[in-house]
Amino acid sequence: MSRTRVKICGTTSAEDALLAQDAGADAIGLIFASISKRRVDVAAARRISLALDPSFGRIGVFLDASLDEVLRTAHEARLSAVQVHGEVGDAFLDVLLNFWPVLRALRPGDEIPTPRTGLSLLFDAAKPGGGVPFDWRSVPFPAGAWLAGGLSPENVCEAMTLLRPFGVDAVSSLERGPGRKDPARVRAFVEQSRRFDGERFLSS
Ligand SMILES: O=C(O)c1ccccc1NCC(=O)[C@H](O)[C@H](O)COP(=O)(O)O
Repeated sequence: MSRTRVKICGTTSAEDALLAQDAGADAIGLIFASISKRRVDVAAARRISLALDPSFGRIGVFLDASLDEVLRTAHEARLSAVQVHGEVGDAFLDVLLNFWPVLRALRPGDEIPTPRTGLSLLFDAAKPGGGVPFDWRSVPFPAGAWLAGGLSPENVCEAMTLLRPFGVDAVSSLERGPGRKDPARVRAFVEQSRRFDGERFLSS
């Protein structure tokens, strides 16, 4: 089993993006949802993307956005993949997958889309970015899916033991203010996630 991927979401500055990269994460999330207190505009997202190593993931996060908005933003902000929340139908996913790898965000109880090449699932709490975990035992958790929702340095090991996600993703627990990362907590989250070797936890 390969090591669990780590995404640091809600990054709003190049400084915080480089912090995530240097801490050993695999990707940042750049949030374009208008309701978010961590929203970035396209110009800022592009500057952040271009400051990073080419191999480091830049995942754009969208909530109920139109296909046109997702496609245009992903190109202009130099994203490597897109994460879609909200009402997203099969036809929407089919078109999007012609252009970008897609993380489809699901709430507990949502219908699971048909598997497709380039499509990954991310299980999140009902309120994205809310910092509150859902009941991890309440969902059938498919192999290869990502986990988000209230994850923190304190609980990520427990979540990984239970669900064995392909990747983990957090934002609220890693901030010292909206859209501003707490460096020590970002490093601690990556460190705790890396303790899992696929079978068991290595001592800290
Ligand atoms: O974080 C937000 O503000 C947000 C707003 C609207 C749509 C998505 C949003 N975040 C998406 C993420 O991928 C978060 O990392 C995920 O929901 C977990 O957040 P948290 O529970 O705060 O760790």
